[in-house]
Order: sequence, then C-alpha cells, then structure tokens
Amino acid sequence: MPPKAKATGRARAPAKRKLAEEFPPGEVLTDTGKKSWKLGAPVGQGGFGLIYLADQNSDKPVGKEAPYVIKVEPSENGPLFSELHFYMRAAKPDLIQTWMKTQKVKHLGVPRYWGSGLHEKGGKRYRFMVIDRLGTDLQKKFEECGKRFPRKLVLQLGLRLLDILEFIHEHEYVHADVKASNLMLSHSDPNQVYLVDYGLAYRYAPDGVLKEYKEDPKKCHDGTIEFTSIDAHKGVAPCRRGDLEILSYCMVQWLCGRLPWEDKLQDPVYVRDSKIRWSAGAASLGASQMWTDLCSGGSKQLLSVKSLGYKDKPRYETLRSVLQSGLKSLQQKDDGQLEFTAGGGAAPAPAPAKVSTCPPAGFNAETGAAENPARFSGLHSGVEMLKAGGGYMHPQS
Ligand SMILES: Nc1ncnc2c1ncn2[C@@H]1O[C@H](COP(=O)(O)OP(=O)(O)OP(=O)(O)O)[C@@H](O)[C@H]1O
Repeated sequence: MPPKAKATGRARAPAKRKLAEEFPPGEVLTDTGKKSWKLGAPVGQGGFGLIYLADQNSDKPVGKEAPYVIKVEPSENGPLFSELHFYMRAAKPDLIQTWMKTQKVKHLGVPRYWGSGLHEKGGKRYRFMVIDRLGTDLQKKFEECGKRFPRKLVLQLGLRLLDILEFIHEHEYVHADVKASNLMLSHSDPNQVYLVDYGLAYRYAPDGVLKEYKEDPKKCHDGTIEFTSIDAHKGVAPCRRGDLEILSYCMVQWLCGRLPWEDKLQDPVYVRDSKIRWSAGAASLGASQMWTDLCSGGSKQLLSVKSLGYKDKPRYETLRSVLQSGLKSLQQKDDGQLEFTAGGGAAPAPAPAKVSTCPPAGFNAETGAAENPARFSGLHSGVEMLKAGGGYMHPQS
C-alpha cells in the first residue's frame, strides 16, 4: 500500500518503515537465479535503506564506475516488495528491448531489472533488487538551473516521459509519483533520462482488467502533495490519466519555477481545490491561444482531444505530436540533446511580445489561474496536457 502524501520532492518515507543496516563493501548477495553480486559503496538513501553500487561477483572490489546498483531493505517492508513486482513484471531487459524495437524508440528510460533475492545477516532477513546504475537526479539539475528549465528541455522531457509512461501503462502499471527527484540521468550518457522509484507504482489493470472508480476517504492525497493527481486527492486508485496529470504539473513547475498551490502544501484540501479551480480557470482563459506560444500548430489537434475518463487510454501519439509542434515553434528539433542551462530562457521565444519564461508569482487566488495569462504562456502546456491526457471528467466517467 502506498504511504500517505509525501510533503515535497525529496521527502522521506514514514518512520514506521524499518531502516536497513549498512553493509560493508564486499558483501556478496546471491539472487534467486543463483547469480552472485558484490556490493560497493552506498550511493543513495531511500526512506527504508540504502542503495549500493554493485557488480557481478568477482575477485575485484566494486569501483566507482560500477554498472549496477542494489537496493536493500528489511524483508518485511512493503514498498520495495511492490517496486520489485513492478520491475519483475515490466522491466526485464528483453521486454524493454523488444518494446524499443517494435515502437522504434532509441531510448526508453525504465531502469532494467537484473535480479533480486533475500539475504540473511545477523539473524535478519533483507530483500534486495539489482537494477541499472544511474547518475544525477533532475531535482539537483532543476536547482542548479535556478529552478527553471528551458522550454526546449521541458518539451523534450515531456516526450521522454510520454514514452516511459506509455510503456509502463501498456504493462499494466501506473507510476503515480513522477517528479524531478524521481528522474535520473544515465550514468554514462547525460542525454538519457530515466524514471525511478516504483514504490508507489500501482497495477491498475491486473491481467487487463481495469479497476473501478471508487473514492476512499481513508486513502486521500496519496503521492507527493504538489504533483499528485486529483483522483489521488480523492482517494481513488491511480490510473493512466493521473500519471499524465502529474506530468503536466511537473512541466508547469519546470517552466515556471513553481506551482500555484506551493504556498500551502501542508493543507492537502487547499492543494486539491486549487488544482480543480486552476484547471477550470485556466481552461477558460483561451488556453489554446496561449498553448500556441509553446506548441504552435499543436493546439488544433489538442482541442480535438476529449478529456479522458478514469479508465480511458491516453492518446500518447497525439500528445507527442503536440510537444513536437511546440519544439517546431521554437525552431528546435527533438535532437536528443538535453541541455540544462540556467535561467530557462535559452530557447528563443516564438512571439517576442511575450516573455520566454514565467515569473514566479501572479496567480489569481480565486480562480487559480495566471493573472497575466500571456506572461504565463508556458503554463498552458501543462494545462493542455491535463485536458488532452489527464482529463477532468471528475468524479467519474
Ligand atoms: N538506479 C540508481 N542509480 C544510482 N543511484 C540511485 C538509483 N536509484 C536510486 N538512487 C539513489 O538513491 C536515492 C533513493 O532512491 P529511491 O528514491 O529509489 O529510494 P526510496 O526509498 O524509494 O526513496 P523515497 O523513500 O525518498 O521515495 C535516490 O535519490 C538516488 O540518489
């Protein structure tokens, strides 16, 4: 079961989860396929335990360039168990490879799963999982860039995320916690981005059977509060439209530096209501015109896309073409280069009369919309993502 709402980007998991002890470098773990792995230094800490550099067992110590990491946690903890099931079902290397071939995608940012097992030490049992080793996370990059990403980069990240989400959705899962701190660059290629942390991933369609829409007051606001979907705020199990809605909030934050409800994240009801008001308010602001600033040519297509119902499959291809036309309007191409430049203004603005980046404040408290819509042009990429993919046919349909 997913933990309750995390406060923000780098929040830690609830204290009731047990923390794994630190293993010394050189500890050897054997997976269920009888393959042995050696641990190196820890490279990260989750809410429950540590993530170590790792390699296949050999005489050599595990160095800084290790190709794998191993996540270890006490065996009774739930989140790694859920995450492991996602990786075992959907992230086997040959499955990813086949998908990339059939879908003709050059890169798919889902870390590959290499093995898992149980390890005993000092009378305690630990669960572990071996996945690809990655590099820096995008939250760090976002901060280094002065909390604003260039528009070209936001559009490219949107494209990469659509590929990832389509893959995981087609394999019966939703992620439910997309955010910069859960996006990591490859260790070897700074132009490849990966979605990590499947601790909240939810199997929305086990064996192809979709879950029914059901609000549950006991499960309200799961996820990371500023980004979580309106469905999640209402205690409804995560679905595909929610992942796209969350992505759209991330894109808005990357473009504009902040979300309209960031001033009061400790109040989940306020955040939920702001999201509902904001989507409705922004939708009535002539969003298609503003979207044109970012995605000229895409707006028409986008307006023909109906809002998604709870069980609906998003039109990934339409969304991709919207983002592609946004790049075109910036006289840019999806060249596969992720350029993290500070200030967010690196890409030329298509309409010089309108600023290329969003100011940090100026949201109407009543409607949740931007007070000067023209200046907030970037916002509407997110809004249109919501309309096209996330959908606002709440509570149901
Ligand atoms: N594949 C990886 N390669 C390198 N470092 C990683 C990898 N996966 C995770 N890390 C590092 O470990 C940290 C924690 O990872 P992760 O978010 O998956 O753990 P978690 O327990 O789910 O965390 P949280 O409870 O905060 O959600 C990350 O912030 C990152 O620094």
